[in-house]
Amino acid sequence: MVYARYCLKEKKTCVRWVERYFDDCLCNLNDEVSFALGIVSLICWGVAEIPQIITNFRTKSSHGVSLSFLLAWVAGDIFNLIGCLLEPATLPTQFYTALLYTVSTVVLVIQTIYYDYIYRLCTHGRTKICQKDEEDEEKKPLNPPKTMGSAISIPGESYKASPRKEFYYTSARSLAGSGTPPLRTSYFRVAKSGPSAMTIDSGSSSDEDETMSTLPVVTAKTITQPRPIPRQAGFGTFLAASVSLPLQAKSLAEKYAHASSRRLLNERIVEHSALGQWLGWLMAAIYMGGRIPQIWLNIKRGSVEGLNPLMFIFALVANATYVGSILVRTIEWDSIKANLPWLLDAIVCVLLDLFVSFKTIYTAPIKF
Ligand SMILES: NC(=[NH2+])NCCC[C@H](N)C(=O)O
Repeated sequence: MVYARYCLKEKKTCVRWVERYFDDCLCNLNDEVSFALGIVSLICWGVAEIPQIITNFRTKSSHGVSLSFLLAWVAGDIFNLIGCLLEPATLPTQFYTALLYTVSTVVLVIQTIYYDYIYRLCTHGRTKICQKDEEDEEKKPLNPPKTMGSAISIPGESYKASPRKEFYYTSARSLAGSGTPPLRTSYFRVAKSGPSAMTIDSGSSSDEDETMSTLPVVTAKTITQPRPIPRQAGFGTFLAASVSLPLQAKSLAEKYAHASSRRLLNERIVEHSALGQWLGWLMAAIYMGGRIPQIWLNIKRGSVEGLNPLMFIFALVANATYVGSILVRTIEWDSIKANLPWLLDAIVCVLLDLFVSFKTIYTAPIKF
């Protein structure tokens, strides 16, 4: 094993648990300090987004944090993960840190979308509709009686023979058609309901009755033209990709173990990956640019209310220790060069976070 040889050269044996669980070899003080810094970075990233998640939960809103900033994080995270897998000069703690913050950011993104779109719509004038639709959906028999269909008639109005001329509250399905997701309905369902709703209108009058007994009442006015795929479908796809990411973690980790088996970092004979480097630079550009929407949002609102400063403080410490973990391990140009995108990104983010944190602390007291 490469590391064993390296450790033999250093007249030391590797730290077993580190070798076993992190696939890393610590044979001198530099290695140990580098690993410790990497672990501090990992822990800081592990907790960094929790304060913001709690703030959002408490305020039932995510207005303080920019969704574009979070989406940029997730996009950067994907390139980061693949870049770490491909570039042998990156440390194992870099990969595990990337895995950890990808998961926590996906949670924060889901929460942000929920409070920004679903929760807000349902609490602003549509609460009753959402709740009623929800209840109705749950109570509705699979094959409802012909007379009632699945629409919700206005209370007090008697049901007439011609259901099409009746007035109804907007049903959950037509809400989906209008691009407004009903409460606790996933974006996947919204996206799915679009095409199926389009087909309803095409039926002839003879089979309409049949259709009406099993499907919600959809008048020609509600859906006449094929509609473009709703914007939420894009979110659905994005979420599907994001959520499936942790599921692939095992195979990624296996691939990582494979990649690091050819890692000769400690012996300074490193086979660099051009693709890994490209992905690293792409990641750095996305991460650095990703701060702009957040800073812009703060400036536009003239306040940082709703934004938990602890997130940026933890990110700051995490980025600083991340840089430390790389530099303490080795300052040989070959290794620094290969790690340049990761180093540059973390340094620039430290500077940007100093700006955001100081502004946040200056304008608002820390609330947890
Ligand atoms: N999802 C995340 N938290 N990703 C970490 C991003 C790391 C990057 N250096 C930054 O601070 O922007």
